[in-house]
Parts: sequence; C-alpha cells; structure tokens
Amino acid sequence: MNHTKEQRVLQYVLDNATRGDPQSVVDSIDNYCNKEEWAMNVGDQKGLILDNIVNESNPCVLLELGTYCGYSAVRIARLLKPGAHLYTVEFNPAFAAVAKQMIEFAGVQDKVQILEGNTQDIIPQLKKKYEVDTLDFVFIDHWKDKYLEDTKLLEKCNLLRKGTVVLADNVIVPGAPDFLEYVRTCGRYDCTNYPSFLEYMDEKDALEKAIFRG
Ligand SMILES: Oc1cc(-c2ccc(F)cc2)cc2nccnc12
Ligand SMILES: [Mg+2]
Repeated sequence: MNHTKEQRVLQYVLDNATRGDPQSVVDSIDNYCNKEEWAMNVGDQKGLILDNIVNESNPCVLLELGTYCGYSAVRIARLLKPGAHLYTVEFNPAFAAVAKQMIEFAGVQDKVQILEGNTQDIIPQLKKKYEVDTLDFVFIDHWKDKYLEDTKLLEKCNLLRKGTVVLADNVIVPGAPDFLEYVRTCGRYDCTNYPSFLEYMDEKDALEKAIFRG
C-alpha cells in the first residue's frame, strides 16, 4: 500500500506519533526525513523560524500555498489560538489525501481546511466562497515559479491588509528570484530575510518575510 514516499511518511507517523499530539507528528516526520527519506517539508530549522513569526503575528486567518504532506499545516495549526483558521491549498490530489490524514491524526482538523486545486483558481474564491475578508498570514511554499504571480493575485483580490505577513520558503533553494526582486523593490512590503538551511541538508536556504504596507 505504501507505494509513494508521501504514504511512507504518513505510515511512519501513524506508527510512531501520538494521535492528537501535533508536536509528536512534526517530530516524527522530521525523524523519518532525517533518517530514511528526504522530503520537501519546511523542516525543523526553518520550522523554528516559522514558529516564531507565527507567534509574533498572532494570526486569526491564515493561507498556505503548498500543503504537501501537511507538515507545516500541523506545525502552524498547533500554535493557533481558538477560533483561528488555516486554509491550505494543494494541487496534487495524492499529496492532499496524505495531508488530510496527517492533519486528522494530529487532531488539528478543526483549525485547518485543505483546498484542493490550483492557487490561481482558489485565491479568487476566498472572499465569496470561503467568506475570507483579509488574510493575517500567508505561507508560500509551493512551486517557485508561482510565488510572484500568486502574490500579485493576492493583492489584486484585496486579500492583503496593512500588516499582513507574507512568509516565503526556499528563497535560496530552489530560489524565487523574481518574487524576491518584486517584494523588495515594489514599495508595498517591508522585507526581512531569515537565513537558514534546506530541510534535512547542510545546504543554505532562507525564508523571506514581506509585510504588506497596505
Ligand atoms: O522546501 C522545498 C525544497 C525543494 C527542493 C527540491 C529539490 C532540491 F534539490 C532542493 C530543494 C522543493 C520544494 N518545492 C516546493 C515546496 N518546497 C520545496
Ligand atoms: Mg519548501
């Protein structure tokens, strides 16, 4: 049954983590991906930076672009206050199916909603179909060539407000140079770079925080 890497990651969590304990799910995924198979989770080093930025922004309505196995959705949801809600968009049905089980096992399903489909189609639906007013926090962690167009689409759909935190993974590896250039020079964001390392590797990577000026 566990024919894909993502299914093997999930099975390891089901066998080793504690149901309803999101920290144990995060730790189990990191253990597996450090020891057995590399996978493109944000990981523990960049994850600690993500934790700090989520905690300091105290968000209520969040959007994640790129769910994958649900590692960062569980990692973020474990920090959210009662009533806060994370929408996470995943294009790949097989990834979404694994993430759904991961999120439910962690016990954060009431805080997280997986939206299956293309970000270009889903972002314009957030206001009317999902009753989102504006977003407090956006974590961008999908395909690097979509970072810029999706950021511009979030602006166009009036989903960003003064102070919205846009946090992007992988701005060094694989890299999103057009996104970085845009947020750092367009005049509408206050940017901070957080140097770190590629998940489970010694290669340098970084997160970029871009706070919308409104
Ligand atoms: O965190 C990540 C790392 C990589 C990645 C792949 C292959 C490498 F060699 C290096 C890095 C791809 C990613 N795609 C989507 C979302 N996150 C990703
Ligand atoms: Mg990533």
